[in-house]
This record gives sequence, structure tokens and C-alpha cells, in this order.
Amino acid sequence: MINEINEIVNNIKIADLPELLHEKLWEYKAEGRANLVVTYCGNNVEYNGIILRLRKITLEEYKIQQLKNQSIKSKDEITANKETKINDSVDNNSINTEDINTNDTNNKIYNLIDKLQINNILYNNLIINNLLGERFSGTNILLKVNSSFLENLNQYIYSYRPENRRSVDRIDNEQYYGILSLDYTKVKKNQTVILSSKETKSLDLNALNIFNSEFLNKIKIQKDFVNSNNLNNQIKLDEFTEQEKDVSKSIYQQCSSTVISNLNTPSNDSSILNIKDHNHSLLNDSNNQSIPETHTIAIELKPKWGFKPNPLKSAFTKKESLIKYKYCRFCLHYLYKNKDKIEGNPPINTNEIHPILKKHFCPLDLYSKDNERINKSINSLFNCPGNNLKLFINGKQVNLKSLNKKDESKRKEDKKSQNNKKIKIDTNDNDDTKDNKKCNKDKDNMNNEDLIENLTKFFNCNKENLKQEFCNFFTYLILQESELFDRLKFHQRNLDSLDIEKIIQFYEYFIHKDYQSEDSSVNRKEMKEPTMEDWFIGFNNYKNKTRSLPLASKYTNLTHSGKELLKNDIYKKDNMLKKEKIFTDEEKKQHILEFLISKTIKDCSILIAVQSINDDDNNCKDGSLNKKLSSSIINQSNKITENNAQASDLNFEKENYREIKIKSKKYQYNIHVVDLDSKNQDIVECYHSYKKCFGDCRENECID
Ligand SMILES: O=P(O)(O)O[C@@H]1[C@@H](OP(=O)(O)O)[C@H](OP(=O)(O)O)[C@H](O)[C@H](OP(=O)(O)O)[C@H]1OP(=O)(O)O
Ligand SMILES: Nc1ncnc2c1ncn2[C@@H]1O[C@H](COP(=O)(O)OP(=O)(O)OP(=O)(O)O)[C@@H](O)[C@H]1O
Repeated sequence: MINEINEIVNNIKIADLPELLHEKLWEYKAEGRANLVVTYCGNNVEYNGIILRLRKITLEEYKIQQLKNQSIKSKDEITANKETKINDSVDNNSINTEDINTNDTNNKIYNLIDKLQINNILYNNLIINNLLGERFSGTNILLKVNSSFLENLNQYIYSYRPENRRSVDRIDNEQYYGILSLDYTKVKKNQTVILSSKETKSLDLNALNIFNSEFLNKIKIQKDFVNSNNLNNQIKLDEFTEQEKDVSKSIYQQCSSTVISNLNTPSNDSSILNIKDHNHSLLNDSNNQSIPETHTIAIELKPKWGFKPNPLKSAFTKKESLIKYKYCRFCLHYLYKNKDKIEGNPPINTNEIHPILKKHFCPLDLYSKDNERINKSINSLFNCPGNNLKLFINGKQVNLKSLNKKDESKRKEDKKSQNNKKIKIDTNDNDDTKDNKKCNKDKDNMNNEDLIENLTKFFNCNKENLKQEFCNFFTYLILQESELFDRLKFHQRNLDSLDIEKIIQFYEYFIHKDYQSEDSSVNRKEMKEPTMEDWFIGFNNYKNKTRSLPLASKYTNLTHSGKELLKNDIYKKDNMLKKEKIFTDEEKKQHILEFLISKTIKDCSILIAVQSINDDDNNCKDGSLNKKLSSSIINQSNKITENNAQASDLNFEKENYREIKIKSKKYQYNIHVVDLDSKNQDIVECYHSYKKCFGDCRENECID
């Protein structure tokens, strides 16, 4: 094993900042099923605008964890009493930490949760950034945490958490690292600068043990300091297969603090990659560049699926299944999730579509690039945000539902008449089951009037026009950023080329095969989760496939360069038209992997933070701000043009700051994509269960 390979993960930094480990320095921000996010609220301006993302565990898992810890403790006590060492036969599974690098003098430990976090960062850097563009990704740093901080924080934020979440899970006290990132509900001019004065360490790849040793052993690195100012690493590629070359290039490109240069330029020795060091900076906006926090509004969109599966390319043959192709998967899923409500309250006229299904959000509208349809989709989300639209004002989440509240007297009247009818149909269905049913104090703190005042001021409109203005505003912004939506749609579709119907067959095939294999455990009902190396190889196969597709260079950071095509390209034929029997095991695995990556980008969230640049600022004193901003736009657009002109795997537009003029008012904004974690294989089975429910789930067909 070669130590220098640690440079691969140099870009992932670990910060040890004990001064941050006090619960009162953090405020609850938001959470999903797997992670909880808190935002820094202390006085140290250096940490302004920082968030901490922590893994959660279910309360059941927590109980098991407690029991295990107790049993370990009592075992330790018994052992101590007997003055003997812990017996080797102690069940390893009962200890949730792995001291992987015992020789390490710092006694570095990554436990299973940390590995998951780290794998997710790597997965983001290596795969997702290539699909969506680095511009949207931001920076992550691992922050060392400890169990007493996590326990205190868990208690401290308890009352701010939504009931539906806190009743089932909590922060996992056993993680050693949380992820520090920037708060993307705030506008920053510079997203990629650092905790410059802070000491950080890099990850230890050996200790992480995420790459197969055979793979690593093939990599030989020679360090060669060409001159004292410039570090050039040279990597011998002779012993790589073509596929491994491709993978290792990606690893170095994305993970290391070094930039691979001259990849395609024949040098003295064409089998050597030149790697130049470049200045590295981490998190935190450099404070001089941050923008005052006033009047920032942000929305979080969970856009879900942007395409309709194509029956010709899917395994479907059954006639009754064809109805599925009238609708997108989100809408079918919506029907599935609301089945009980719909069946419990059927419409009087059975031929009529249920009110719940009448005007709900359809993602295909959001992805459509059509002004009217996007507007319609935001309108539906505004009326019924469910889990797909969140609103933040100055970084604080507010309850969108309250915007839909009618004035009090009208509301009482309506309630009365509803009670009389004894029918209760809740079209804001998800709101009751998801995060909007909250006891989030912050939300309650901003009363409806304040909220409306804030928004009307921001949109420069009156109360009556607010919804329309909100929808128009974000329609415009989404159109402006349609490339991101195009990219999501492009990769969601191409990574899910066979549809779940086929993927489940492949998945079951492997499970069945495992049952039959002699050395597998009889009870095994799951496929082995992909290793980091599997992800890289799978992604590279996909990358090569997409190169031949129309629009590939537009929607990826990949070139058409034939030089990098794999020799053993498994995509020589159009797999979609193949019959099952001619899919090799390798191809089946590849399709499952692609399906999982596709799931990640079907489940991400887009955060758009906007701030108005008021006229005073535009005409300020010496006009400096105005000049600065205009020049930054010019630079930005120049950079984009340049990058497009020399499109290459190596050039990304990282900075995210944009300006926009809407109704002659100037705004500045950032856009980021979050929640890009890898998905587990068992999701295949889960997802397949949704297919059992399909029927008419909208008034009209979804239009792809
Ligand atoms: O399966 P879906 O489409 O309901 O998506 C799940 C999300 O539900 P929703 O978007 O509200 O419908 C679900 O969102 P919530 O936690 O309900 O906010 C998660 O994002 C879940 O991902 P993971 O299991 O935490 O990795 C998501 O699950 P997977 O993407 O892992 O299937
Ligand atoms: N960098 C960030 N800046 C601001 N808010 C953030 C950031 N990252 C996450 N959040 C907020 O925290 C919420 C939960 O984070 P995240 O989506 O990563 O959790 P999750 O458990 O993985 O979600 P899901 O259940 O949807 O998979 C997000 O929906 C978003 O509102």
C-alpha cells in the first residue's frame, strides 16, 4: 500500500475546532430523513454563514446502540476485574467504531457513520459534480465532534424539530465527524474560500480503507519535485488497465489538491500524468466578500423526476401497465402516497378525478422550460408545498402554508361550513405528514403579517399580488437556470434507461444467485453495497456511454474525446433494446449502479438564495458597489464563454454568484444543489413496491 495515495482525498479536510462544540452556538435549521442541519449563531464573524450537517439514527437504533454500549461497558468492567484482556471472541458488530489505523500515532478513527459521510463527500466530488457541474456543489469540511456535544445539541434543538421527525429519530451521538458547509439559503459572493486561519488535516485514505487493495497496489506514485516552488507529481500509468486509468484520473482530478494537466497532450512520456499543485482553500466566505444579510429570501425546491419513462425502452409488455406511461413517476407516487386519503373520501361522482389529484405539482412542468408551465408548477407548490418547496427568510425557514391562510374571520366561516358538510378533504396533504406540521418555534415567531410584509417588500408588490409575483419571480429565475434542470433531467433519464421493472429483475437475479452460491450465507437477502471503487468504475462506464449521446457535452462536464473511451466499452450496442438473456452480469451490475446514481439526482434539493440590490446600493457613494457587481458579471460571463469554448473535463465554473434584473429591480443570487448522498441497493426493492399502485393520478397526462 502506498502512502502517497492519500493525496487523492486531500481535498477533504478535517477541522478540529473545539470552540464550535457548544450547543448554544447552533440553531436548528432543517432536516431530512437521514440528516439534520444546524446553523452557526455565535458571535465569531469567522463562522458566519456556516452550517453543520449531522447524521441521524432512528430511536430504535439509538436504543440498540445504548444497549450495546452498556454491554460493552459491563464486559469491560468484568474484564477489568479479572485483570484480563478482552477476549478476541467479542462480537465485532457490537462495537460501532473501527480503529482502522492502529499504527497511527494520532490514533485516527473513522467509524462506520464517518465512513458513510466521507464516502458521500467523495461520491459528490467524483461523480455528482461531473454530472451537474461543480458550480452548484459548494465545499464541505469534516468537523470533529464528540458525543457530549452531540447529546447536548440533540436536547437543545429538540423543541425546534418537527414532531414527525423528532418522534422517530435523533442525532447520532456516535459520529466523530459532522460536515461543515456554507448556508446556501444566504447569498455569498464567494463560495469557495476558507477557514484560512484554521489548521486543517487531510483524510487518511489508508485508514479509510475504501479502495480495494488490489486496485491501490497497482498505482505507483513517484514524487518528483521539479523545482522548489512547484510540486509536480508523476504517476506511472503502465500498470493500469484502461478502465483504471480513467478512474484514477477522475480521482486525482476531483479529489486531490492537485490539478491534472495535459491529460491529452503527449509529453515526453505519454504514460505519465503531470500533476500540479494549486492553492487550496476551504470553506467560509472571506468576510470582506460577504453580502449583508438583510432581505434575503431563499427557496428550496425538491424537483424530483424530470422525465417520463419510455415504454419502448422499458421491460413493460403488460397491457395494464401502459397507463403508467401517461403519467410521470412523481405523480404516480403521489397517488400511491395519498391512496388512503383518496379511498377514504372518494368523490361523489366516481368518474370524477379526486380533488387531491386535481391541481397538484407535476415536476415535468417545472422542468419544461416553458414559462407558463413553470409558473403553474410554482403556483401548485405555493398552494401545496408538501415536501417539494421550502421558503427561508434571512436564513430562517418559514411556514409557507401560513401564506395561504385566509384572513381569520373568513377562515372561521369556512371551517364552520366545512364542519357542516362533514367532509374534510385536505389538499395540502403532504403538509400534514411532513415538515410543515411542526412545532418549530422560529416559524411561529414570524407571524403571518410579518411574513407577508417581508415578502411584499421584497417583491415590491401588494398583498393581493404576492402569490403571482412570487411565482413570476421564481419562474424567471428557473428559466435563467434551465441548464441545471436540463442536466438533472438528462442524467436522471439516461441513468435510468431500463426502468425499475428491469432493474428489479437484475437485482433479484443477483440475490437468487447468491442463494445458490456455496459460500454465501443462507439468510442473505441483500446485494452487497457498491464500494467506492464500484461507483467510480460504474460512473466511468456511464460517462463513456453518454459521450456518444446528443447533448452530452452540453449537459455534462465531459468531452466527446475519443481518446478516453474505454477499450472494453460495454456500451457498444444499445443495451435498451437487448433481451434480458443477453445482459451479462457485468452489464446488469452496471445498470443497477446507474439506477442508484439516478436515484440520487432524483432526490436532490435545489437551494436558490436571492437578495435585492437596493437602489441606494446601486447609486452608492462612489458607485463602487455598482462597479464591482457589474464587473463581476462581466468576468463571470467571460469565464463561461471561455470555458465553453475550450470545454474540457478540467474546466468548471465554480463560482456561483449571479445577478439578475426583474421588473427593473436588481437582485443577486446563488444556486446550490444539496442532498446528493449515494443510495443503498435495497432502495431497488423499496421503489419497486410503488409500482403496485397506478391509475389515473391527474386530470391530464403529464407532458414530458
Ligand atoms: O422515495 P421517494 O421518492 O419518496 O423519496 C424519498 C424522500 O421522500 P419525498 O421526496 O418526500 O417523497 C425522502 O424525503 P423526506 O425525508 O421525506 O423529506 C428522502 O429524501 C428519501 O431519501 P433517503 O432515504 O433519506 O436517502 C427519499 O427516498 P429515496 O430517494 O431514497 O427513495
Ligand atoms: N448547505 C446548506 N445550506 C442551507 N440549508 C441546508 C444545507 N444543506 C441542507 N440544508 C437544509 O437541511 C435540509 C436537510 O438536509 P439534507 O437534505 O441533506 O438531509 P437528508 O436527510 O439527506 O434529506 P432527505 O431526507 O431529503 O434525503 C435540507 O432540506 C435543507 O433545507
